[in-house]
Amino acid sequence: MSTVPQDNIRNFSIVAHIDHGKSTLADRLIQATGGLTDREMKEQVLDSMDIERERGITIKAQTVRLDYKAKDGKTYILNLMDTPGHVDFAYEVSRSLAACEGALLVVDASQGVEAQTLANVYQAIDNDLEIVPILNKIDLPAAEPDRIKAQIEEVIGIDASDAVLISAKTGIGIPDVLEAVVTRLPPPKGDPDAPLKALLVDSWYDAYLGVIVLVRIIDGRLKKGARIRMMRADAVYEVERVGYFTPKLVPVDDLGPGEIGFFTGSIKEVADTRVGDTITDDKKPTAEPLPGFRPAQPVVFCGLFPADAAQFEELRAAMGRLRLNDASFSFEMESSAALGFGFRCGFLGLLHLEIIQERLEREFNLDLIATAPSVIYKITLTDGSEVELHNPADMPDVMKIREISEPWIRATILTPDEYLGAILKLCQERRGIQSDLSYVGSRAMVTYDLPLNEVVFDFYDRLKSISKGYASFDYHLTDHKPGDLVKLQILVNAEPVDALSMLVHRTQAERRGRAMCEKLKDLIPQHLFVIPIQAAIGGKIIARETVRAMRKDVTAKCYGGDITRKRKLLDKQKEGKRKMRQFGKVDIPQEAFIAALKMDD
Ligand SMILES: Nc1nc2c(ncn2[C@@H]2O[C@H](COP(=O)(O)OP(=O)(O)OP(=O)(O)O)[C@@H](O)[C@H]2O)c(=O)[nH]1
Repeated sequence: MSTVPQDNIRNFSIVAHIDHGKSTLADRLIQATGGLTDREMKEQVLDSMDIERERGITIKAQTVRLDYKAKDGKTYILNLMDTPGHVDFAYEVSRSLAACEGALLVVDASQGVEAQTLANVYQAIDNDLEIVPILNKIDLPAAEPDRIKAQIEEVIGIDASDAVLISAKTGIGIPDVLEAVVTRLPPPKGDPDAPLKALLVDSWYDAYLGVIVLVRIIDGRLKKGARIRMMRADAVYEVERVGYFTPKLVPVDDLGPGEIGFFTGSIKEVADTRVGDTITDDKKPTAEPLPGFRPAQPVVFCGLFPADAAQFEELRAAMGRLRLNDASFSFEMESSAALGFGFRCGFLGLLHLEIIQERLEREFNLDLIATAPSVIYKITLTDGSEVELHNPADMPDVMKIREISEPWIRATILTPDEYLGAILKLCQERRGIQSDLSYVGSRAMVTYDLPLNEVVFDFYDRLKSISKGYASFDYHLTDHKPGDLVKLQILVNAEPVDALSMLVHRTQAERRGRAMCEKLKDLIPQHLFVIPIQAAIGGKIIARETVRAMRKDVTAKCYGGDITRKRKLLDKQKEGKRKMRQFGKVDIPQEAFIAALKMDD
């Protein structure tokens, strides 16, 4: 039996704005405590998936257990929970924080407090965590630790006088971080003699071990061979393996109060486990379950279709595989007149959508067509009933609609003052309603209420480009509000293309319609005939462009006899063909579907 005194345990997360150095710090802590030898220490151990590594973002919360011999001569067990930094995955931050007593708040000393610093630290405060401010990147000449300390005190309202100054990159200050964890964060306080009570923090599928469940023990002990009950799911399992990660998997016989580790049992699917559920002893259950979490709800939907219809079954299997480890990704079969069979998929946000699409294409070698992303609309019909609309193609007859409501968000944007004007203009154009404007040092902090549908396409990209990357952004959903929404249809060669239709606000319809037609005109290659491209609301055409006809022989352009040039042109044409879909008589290239939706304003 492992008997770890709770006084020697510290459970903590690292919270930060994206790119402020959370993963680099986590790796340093693992390295400094010898969790991995130098040879095993690959860059950014905690970001395990390839795509995460390439994009430099952390998606799945992971936990490692570190042994640390402190200056007081005692050995401590430090459980470090990594948390994702992007708004799409905010719910994963909240569930990791619920399993900890403390948080390290990492702020880039050259940049200062950003939108997600605030969002994440407020979550930590809401969870009653003890917070240790850490100023990272002090190796940079632009670092201004004193100014940033003052900013943390002013904006967040926590004491930053003894913030730890570090460079996660060079290693400066790492021993101070470890000491701060031990001396400044409280130990867990569970009752070892009470019935088992554990929080289900996360679960994922492993090819060798099956479903692995990550738990934080609150009271009692989780033992190998025990029969446990998942209280909300109302399911009983026998515990087969118990252990923890260093990040290597280390089996033990049991876990006691305050410990974070995993178990496996005969659990078939990740879907059988509910994050936030309470795990207890089947025979001797705890009286009160833990409060639990709200499940993560998909907020953005789009259709994913195989570019080659023969890949439909492969796509279904690949999606099933991805869902094993990502319960927040949902899909159901859909058929479209233009695209054939595919799936309607739900995501936590646009980044989540892009990551899933990329993984399907890369890991499973599929060629996909994604339709316009859509939010969830609530439609009240004239008979008083209410329906949820995930797909503009399913919109009921307008005569039967009494009211359409759309989801709204509350967005917080932090920006250097010089970009404020352009940002306010952008929010205004996207139907935003300003609710607050204040200053954080020399930077403006503005709060806007915005319709989610105006944000999903390209708001973040636009914000980044008009602020040269300096503005930061965070949001959460607030409620549904009625809006004057209409269905914008795109007709190519007089045929409606469902995959390009979307709901838009009436005031935006013309601008969007025109922009879509202009984009498509450039994206659709010339054919042997003239192709009209039209945008319409109901039967009314609001914009029109034309793709002119071309001459048949593409090589005719290459006057003279340069054979390599001819070959190149033909190859290019062939490549283009592979990625096209036929709509009636017209070939539309795959990238048109997403590209057409990105507005340049
Ligand atoms: N100069 C300097 N660069 C650093 C330091 N710490 C991290 N970086 C760099 O900052 C960038 C972001 O670091 P990450 O650790 O990936 O940031 P993160 O906060 O984990 O980002 P997400 O995982 O995407 O949330 C990387 O290019 C790091 O090499 C530091 O102390 N000094």
